[in-house]
Amino acid sequence: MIAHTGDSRLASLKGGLVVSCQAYPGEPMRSPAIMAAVAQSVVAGGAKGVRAQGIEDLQAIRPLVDVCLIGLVKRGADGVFITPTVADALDCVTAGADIVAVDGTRRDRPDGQPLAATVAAVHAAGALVMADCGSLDDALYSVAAGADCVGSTLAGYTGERPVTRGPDLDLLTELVAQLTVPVIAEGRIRNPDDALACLEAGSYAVVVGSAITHPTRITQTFAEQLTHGRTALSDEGRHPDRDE
Ligand SMILES: CC(=O)N[C@H](C=O)[C@@H](O)[C@H](O)[C@H](O)COP(=O)(O)O
Repeated sequence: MIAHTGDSRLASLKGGLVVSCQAYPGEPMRSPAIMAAVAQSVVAGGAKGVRAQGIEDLQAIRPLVDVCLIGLVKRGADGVFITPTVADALDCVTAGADIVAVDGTRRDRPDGQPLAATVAAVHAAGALVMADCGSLDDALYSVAAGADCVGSTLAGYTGERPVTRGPDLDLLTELVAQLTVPVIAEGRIRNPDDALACLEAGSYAVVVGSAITHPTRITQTFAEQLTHGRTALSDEGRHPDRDE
């Protein structure tokens, strides 16, 4: 399985910020038109890439931004839920994703296919694969399956790594040391200092979600600090999709 690490779409992300534009089920901003406006806004602010969830959101965003689009489909919030099947991955390509983000863990997938089958299908359709991993072993498995880059997206969410306050810099350092494909930092990056620390740890690019595009979460950090003072653990290991 050959990874396409020299691809210009991946190269366009090097050293840059990717912004994840997602609203969760039942939230007021859960609308393709709203997510498309958010995506345009983050590109205007300097994002080199946009990460988005859902076929309708991808279809709405694709014509409006000319940066690299990382697409995914979420099915639930437990087990293998990030682009879990080959069919989901191909739908993301059809909707305009340059890179498809898929679950890169060693867990069984709902369609019974190995990760390599998804990678092969996405490559055949002309797109790249970002494997969302929860550990070094996941990342090694994903690279062997042909993933073009790996993300620390699931670190802290699969039981293999602690839920760090801020990004899992130890894992990022380990991934950078062990892998030859680009390592993309993602998960619990709270501010520009965190983002820079990820690049300094050797990450190829940095994906930030909630801290930029989730107003409820951002507001909570302000409100909790005002209520409880500076010692409040307002942003420790929480995720808007499962911890509200
Ligand atoms: C674990 C999971 O479901 N992560 C999802 C992956 O697409 C998103 O809900 C996150 O917002 C994204 O990874 C960015 O992370 P953060 O919002 O912490 O900056």
